[in-house]
Amino acid sequence: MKKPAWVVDKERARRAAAAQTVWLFGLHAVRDALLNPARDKLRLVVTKNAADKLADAIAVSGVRPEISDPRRFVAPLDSGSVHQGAALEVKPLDWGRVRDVCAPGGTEAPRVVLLDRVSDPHNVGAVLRSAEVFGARAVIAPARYSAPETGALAKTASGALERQPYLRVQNLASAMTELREMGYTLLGLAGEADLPLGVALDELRGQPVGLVLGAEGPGLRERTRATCDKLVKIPAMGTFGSLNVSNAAAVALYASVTT
Ligand SMILES: C[S@@+](CC[C@H](N)C(=O)[O-])C[C@H]1O[C@@H](n2cnc3c(N)ncnc32)[C@H](O)[C@@H]1O
Repeated sequence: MKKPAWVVDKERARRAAAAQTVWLFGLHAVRDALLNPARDKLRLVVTKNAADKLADAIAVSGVRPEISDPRRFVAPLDSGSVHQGAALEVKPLDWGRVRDVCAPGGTEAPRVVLLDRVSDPHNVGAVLRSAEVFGARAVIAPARYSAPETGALAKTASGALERQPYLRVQNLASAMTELREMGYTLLGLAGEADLPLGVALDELRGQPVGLVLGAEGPGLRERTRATCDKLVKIPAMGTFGSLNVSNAAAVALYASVTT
């Protein structure tokens, strides 16, 4: 059967987005990408010094490095990037579908982090790093209004971008519904909630949990709040109740794997 035009257009849009390339920079981010067999690597530009430091990873990757004069190095990057003499042009990773990546199974109680329009690449990179450290199945974010895979994000993730599934979905509420159908309880993190995170986690021992965090300024959107099972707070002792979103994610992930 012939596909309707909008399906074809969506597919074309998805293919076009997937064909876009990204410059990763910094020794950690470039090394881990070179070592990732799933990563499409297009161009490696390095100073002699960085090439020496990355020699093992370059050999494993089979990518031919272009040695650059350090003074001309900024050319392929945003001005001001702290590149440490290493830049790698890549295609974004495709981690697959929520249903496949997050399906419960095995012995551990899976954890997933959902970000509601978190747009700062440094925040998303830091969340990916914490998610990797605490063994989360995935970090899920809406494709629009959230940070895409960029060099700045990869640098903050410090290599975690290559290991931690980062799924950008068309619709966050649909992904939340899908997770709930798979048995996840969704805890919305909101500083003004009454229920402490630890109390909620106590009742969910051994069960799949999704931790839903809001954007830097506005927090959780109304629809996202309404799609959560419970709203929970990280109790604050000081006068300043609100944490940076990546710090809130790290605290919540730690609590969720130790409770
Ligand atoms: C910088 S905060 C957003 C502040 C925003 N004005 C608000 O009212 O939510 C970003 C996100 O971090 C999480 N967060 C920060 N502090 C928290 C706390 N004490 N308890 C629970 N979540 C917190 C929430 O998910 C929040 O949406």
